[in-house]
Amino acid sequence: MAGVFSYESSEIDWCEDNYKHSGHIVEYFNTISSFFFFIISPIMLYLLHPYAKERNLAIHMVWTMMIFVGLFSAYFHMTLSFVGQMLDELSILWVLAMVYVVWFPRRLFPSFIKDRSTFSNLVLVITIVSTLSSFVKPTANAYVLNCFGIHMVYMLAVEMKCCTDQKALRLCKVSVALWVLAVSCWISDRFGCSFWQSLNFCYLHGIWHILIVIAVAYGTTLIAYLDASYEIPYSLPVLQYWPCDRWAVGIPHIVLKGTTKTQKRC
Ligand SMILES: CCCCCCCC/C=C\CCCCCCCC(=O)N[C@@H](CO)[C@H](O)/C=C/CCCCCCCCCCCCC
Ligand SMILES: [Ca+2]
Ligand SMILES: [Zn+2]
Repeated sequence: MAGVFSYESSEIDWCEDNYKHSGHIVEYFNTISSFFFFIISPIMLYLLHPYAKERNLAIHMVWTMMIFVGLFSAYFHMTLSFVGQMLDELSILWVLAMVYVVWFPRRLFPSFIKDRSTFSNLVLVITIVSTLSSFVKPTANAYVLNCFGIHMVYMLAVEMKCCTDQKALRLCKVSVALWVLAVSCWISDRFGCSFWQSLNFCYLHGIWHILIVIAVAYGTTLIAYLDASYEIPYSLPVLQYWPCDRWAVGIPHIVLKGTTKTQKRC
């Protein structure tokens, strides 16, 4: 039993050299880069708060759970233990489930599902089954998770098909480009390690951590904006960039220009 906690008990070993910078941390840069989740998550909780307050506070679960993804990712790369691997992958699975529960568009529900609470129960059952199945062939988990990621990008493309809002279109292009870049780093680290070792550059998995957290920040803002436009249109959601809306780069967030539902009734 203790074996599953022991260093390097996972079947997975990323390209970065082990114990290069510390005798206690197996993959140093991969561990350090996981801390990006701790920087981005509180910022996203803060930026999404006005929208979450108006729509549903359960939305905050997504970025709260992302803090745990960062924590488990750091633990996994620090130890490369089997327990670390499972915590890392299962925390991602549950965040993905949460994203489906809070943001999956109502009009795209399968015809036999009438409301979001039935949809949430279905997602819960699928997530529990996937959690149990993840122990059957743990090396396959990461590929399955990436397939869920592809499905999310596909759903986003379906949602954006009729969109004419230039700011939303731009945010979509940047998010998808970041995601493609992130996944390319992940695949390249997995399958092209000998090439990167010959260049003495084995940091692609750490770069994936940084790019994917930014892609998810951009992607969740966009999906939240689309959700607000459909579900709480009276709040007049607008996309803006922080710190300056006119700059080409910045952190996107939603500003609600309208009155709240309660104020409207008064
Ligand atoms: C439509 C846009 C909605 C965006 C919602 C995205 C929800 C993402 C939920 C979790 C993503 C966290 C991924 C971080 C992983 C960090 C830990 C890690 O590196 N783990 C690896 C081992 O160290 C493991 O091998 C990785 C497995 C693959 C995870 C795949 C996650 C899919 C992410 C999908 C992101 C979509 C972004 C779309 C932007 C347009
Ligand atoms: Ca390694
Ligand atoms: Zn990782």
